[in-house]
Amino acid sequence: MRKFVQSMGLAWSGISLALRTEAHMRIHLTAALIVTTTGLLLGLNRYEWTALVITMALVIGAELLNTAIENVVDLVSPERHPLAKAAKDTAAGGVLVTAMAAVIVGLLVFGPHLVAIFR
Ligand SMILES: Nc1ncnc2c1ncn2[C@@H]1O[C@H](COP(=O)(O)OP(=O)(O)OP(=O)(O)O)[C@@H](O)[C@H]1O
Repeated sequence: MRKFVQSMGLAWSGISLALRTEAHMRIHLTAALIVTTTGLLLGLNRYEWTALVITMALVIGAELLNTAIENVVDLVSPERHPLAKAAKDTAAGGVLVTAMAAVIVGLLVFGPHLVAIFR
């Protein structure tokens, strides 16, 4: 149990480090806070929340993995290398895919609520 708590602490310190050092992480977190606040104001149902929570976790999780890959690449290949470029660009592509999916999920969830409000 102590080991589990210790591992959780290290994982949280990784998230906190990424938040302090990665501008993109702060952008994703801000977007998640805006989405959560808007969802609370609109009174979303449990299915809509499920879609949003999974999507936000995917984007933030992908950004954390992207940051981890960037750090490892910088550690093992401080000099320019085509494989270092491939690794970083592919990892960034992973984040882009989740971000595009998040935009689509956001439109599907919030679209009907906003149409109903402004009609
Ligand atoms: N060692 C390297 N060898 C070859 N290309 C690299 C290398 N490091 C970075 N690059 C290229 O430069 C781009 C930008 O790299 P950088 O390390 O600045 O990360 P980033 O994508 O700007 O991430 P962040 O803004 O989160 O730090 C990479 O996507 C890659 O195309």
